[in-house]
Amino acid sequence: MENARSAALAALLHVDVEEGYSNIVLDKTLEACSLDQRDKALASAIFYGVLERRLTLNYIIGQFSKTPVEKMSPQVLEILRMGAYQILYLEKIPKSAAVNESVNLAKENKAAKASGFINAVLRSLIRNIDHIKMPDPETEPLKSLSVQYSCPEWLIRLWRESYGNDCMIGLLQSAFQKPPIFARVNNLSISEENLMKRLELEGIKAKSVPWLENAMELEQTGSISHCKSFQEGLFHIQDLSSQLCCFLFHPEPGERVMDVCSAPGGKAFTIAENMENQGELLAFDQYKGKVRLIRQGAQRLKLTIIDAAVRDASDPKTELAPADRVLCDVPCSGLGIIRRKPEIKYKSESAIDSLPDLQYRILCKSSKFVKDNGTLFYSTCTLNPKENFEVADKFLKNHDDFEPLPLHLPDAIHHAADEPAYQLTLMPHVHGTDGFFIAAFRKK
Ligand SMILES: C[S@@+](CC[C@H](N)C(=O)[O-])C[C@H]1O[C@@H](n2cnc3c(N)ncnc32)[C@H](O)[C@@H]1O
Repeated sequence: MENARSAALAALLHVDVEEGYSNIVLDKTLEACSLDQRDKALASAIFYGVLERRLTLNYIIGQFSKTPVEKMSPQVLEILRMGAYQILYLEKIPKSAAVNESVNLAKENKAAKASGFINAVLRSLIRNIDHIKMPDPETEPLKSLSVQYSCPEWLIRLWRESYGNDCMIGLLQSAFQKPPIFARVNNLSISEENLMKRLELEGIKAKSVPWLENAMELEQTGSISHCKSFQEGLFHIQDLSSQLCCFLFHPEPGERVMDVCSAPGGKAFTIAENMENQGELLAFDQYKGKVRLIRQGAQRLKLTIIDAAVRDASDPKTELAPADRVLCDVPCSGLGIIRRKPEIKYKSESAIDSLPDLQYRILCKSSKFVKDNGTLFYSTCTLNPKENFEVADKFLKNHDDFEPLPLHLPDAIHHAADEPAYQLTLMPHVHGTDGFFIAAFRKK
């Protein structure tokens, strides 16, 4: 790939056709091509912009094309979306350049036959740019929001019914915000203050998070994995929601702890650090390749108490001695991390239907491994009551050997949803974290 737009197109097609995770796909695509920093930044801006605005762009392209977008090939449609995105949202790119580059892209990418069509649609969009029609918010309120925020109607309805109108708008808007990057300081190897100095020498600005020890926000990071202090195991990247979850989990040195859905290991690393690398931390995941990631991370961070292994938390075949604390950070629909992975919002409603049963099964099976007086945590990175409070609620109703464990929140964090003290829903537009859910239980 010789230029930014070819790289963006290749990555977009990969996400469309092979359903890859956007962050991983983009990193791999950019690593494989020899673009300078400026071109990488342009490829990334177009890639994420087009993903974030997919439904809006489709709606607008549909007004200037006789062929409906559903009938277009993935290549042609992505090239059109990229062209329209540059015309509508990237002011620094001259509109004529956006058209010419789109036509060239078609010629270079087995879509030469469609180059005339692409040219015509994009030129028509430019000619009519002040007359683009959007759905009427009065007569079609849901469709209007869906097109404005590029979000499927089912998800808008779900958020409005679950969290109220204002919160739904806040969530829709937050999906377009640049996600902050947080690091968790490996306090066993370096202090916050010294890490900050090291990062500064490596060209990374960091500021500490006043309400959470060993948490810092990073700016101007570039590629973290190439950074020397990262390679030396002085920190790992972890959103504040997960860091807060580990803080509330409150593991103590010397305890026996289980993290039953652990890969890639972010929470296990923070928990082991909070345990001062003393005790036992069993870190399980269903997939061998993912367990390898936990081991690699633990090795880099020099966290020797982590014992990573393959194990199906929904159907564990072997008995284990009970633990003081068990964390179920279950697989979920990921509706809380849309600003990091915009493709998540285009999942169909039915694609996430089976998750609550799996999540409930994991929670029930894992509860068997909690000592008397021990703690059980359930967490997700989604904003969907079916996967969150309904699972937690059902668990309590069906397990009278467990009781709700009220969460003692830092002063800076308050409940944004109407929920009991043993649950916490975090929202990007309220807390500045990823969308996240925690429920805590104590074995009687
Ligand atoms: C939300 S992620 C965990 C993130 C992790 N706790 C962290 O902080 O880095 C959920 C994990 O559960 C794993 N998983 C899915 N089904 C599972 C099962 N039945 N048993 C164990 N792990 C499972 C997935 O492979 C995925 O790595």
